[in-house]
Amino acid sequence: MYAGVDCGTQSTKVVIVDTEQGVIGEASHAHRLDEGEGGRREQHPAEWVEALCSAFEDAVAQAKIDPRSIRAIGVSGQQHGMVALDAQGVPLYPAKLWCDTETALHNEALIEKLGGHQACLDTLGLMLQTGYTASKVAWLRDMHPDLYRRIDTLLLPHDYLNYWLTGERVAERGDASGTGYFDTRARTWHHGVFRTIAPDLDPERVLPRLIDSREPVGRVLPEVARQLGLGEDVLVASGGGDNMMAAIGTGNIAPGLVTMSLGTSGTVYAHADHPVIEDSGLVANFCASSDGWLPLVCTMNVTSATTRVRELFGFDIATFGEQVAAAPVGADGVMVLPFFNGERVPALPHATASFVGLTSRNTTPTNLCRAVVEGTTFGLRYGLDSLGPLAARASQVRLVGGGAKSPVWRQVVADVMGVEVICPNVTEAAALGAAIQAVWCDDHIRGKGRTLAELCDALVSLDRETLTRPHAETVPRYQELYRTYRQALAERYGVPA
Ligand SMILES: Nc1ncnc2c1ncn2[C@@H]1O[C@H](COP(=O)(O)OP(=O)(O)O)[C@@H](O)[C@H]1O
Ligand SMILES: O=C(CO)[C@@H](O)[C@H](O)COP(=O)(O)O
Repeated sequence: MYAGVDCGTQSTKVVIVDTEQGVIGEASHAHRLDEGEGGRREQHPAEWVEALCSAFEDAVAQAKIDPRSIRAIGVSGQQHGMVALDAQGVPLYPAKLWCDTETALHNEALIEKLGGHQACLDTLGLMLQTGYTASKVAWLRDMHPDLYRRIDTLLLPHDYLNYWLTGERVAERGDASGTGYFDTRARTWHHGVFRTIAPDLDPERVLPRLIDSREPVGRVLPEVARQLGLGEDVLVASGGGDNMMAAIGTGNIAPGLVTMSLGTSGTVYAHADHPVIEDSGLVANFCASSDGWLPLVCTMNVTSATTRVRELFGFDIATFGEQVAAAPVGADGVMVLPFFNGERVPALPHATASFVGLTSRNTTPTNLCRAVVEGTTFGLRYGLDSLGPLAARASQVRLVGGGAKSPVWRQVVADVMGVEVICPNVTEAAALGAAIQAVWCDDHIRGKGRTLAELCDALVSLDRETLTRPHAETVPRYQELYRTYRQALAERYGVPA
């Protein structure tokens, strides 16, 4: 038995995997998101630990297994969050998350210091975005110099959970590639860039040792094992960023497939066997948590935006879906540019959302619900287009994340992208990917030779019932609406149409 954990923005999920039967237990536990003025988005790492323990207990109960039969655990986590630990391993400040835009000015200053847009691409292989860890470190340096001076180790969310499990402070290349102080071509820390951000911190000490994605972090600590009811010597795999783990959990580990996630964020990515660095800088040249790279586009406003509108009208998820289905394609002329807390792609960290085309006739809850689903999906179409040839070759999109559970949203995605979409049987793809990586790591330690591709073939399957083909009559209508969306972006935010 193996366990996969995914610490997402809204909840932590756990799956229990039997290598013969697949997922036999699944549970999640919510955590709070601290939203403040100026784009602040923070969470306390202690809440992730609490959520992990609760979800783990529930998943084990659902699987009806003795937790002592679990051999290894893999942990996936929301990317980019800054967890700054002191020498005792205590977080000095709440984790500043991927969706925090409070550090936008620090990011702009950092890009300038590094020599501008092209210099960033040349040095790091990606363009620095506000959500990445780099500007968060610069922010702590300027806003809380007393805490900054006490930094002993800088971890990412999944590294922190690995640390809680094992006591080891290490990092894995896929997740580390999203820090902004990592050379994504050479797959290693960029000490020079780190010194630009934090001249008085020694990168050799503060940046954790890098391990490969098939290497273990260590073994679960005895006191943690007792708390979770585990046996002795349970292995902890390297884990990785949630998108890297969902790539594994959707079988996207070789070129030719596209995965799209409708989580708190929206992401769209493909596997590549070489770095993908394009001039606009919209595509993030992240490393995969297998061999290769995972060029990715992330939009910050997906279910975070739909939830905001849903809650405005007091609808539950089912009613919201009914409202979206009841409105016509194009929401009777209402369009939402859903940048409630700024946006990463297009790079508009200071933007606010706009509702466009409202009249006394079309301003209805039904239209507003549909428009926010369409607006967030247009954002992902923009991402898919930015991926270029990698995405253009794909004849199918593998859809994951909470929003993928909605049949009407799946149809909107198929129609807006003009390509068929399908969900995996296990929708918690990042947690499943982490569990698969745990099997891979355990096999490696035991000298068993199963490849990651063999494990994905055995454990990832697609849910044919979710197969959604684009409607021939709706695709051209959405192409037209997407052009209008791009025009609105150009007019309101100055983004090239
Ligand atoms: N059927 C649905 N339709 C629309 N949104 C949904 C549906 N089911 C779940 N969600 C939304 O998905 C989000 C959770 O997605 P998830 O991928 O687990 O997020 P994260 O990993 O960022 O925490 C929540 O905002 C939830 O409201
Ligand atoms: O910042 C990114 C990717 O670069 C986000 O995709 C985060 O990794 C958060 O993921 P979710 O909580 O939305 O799954």
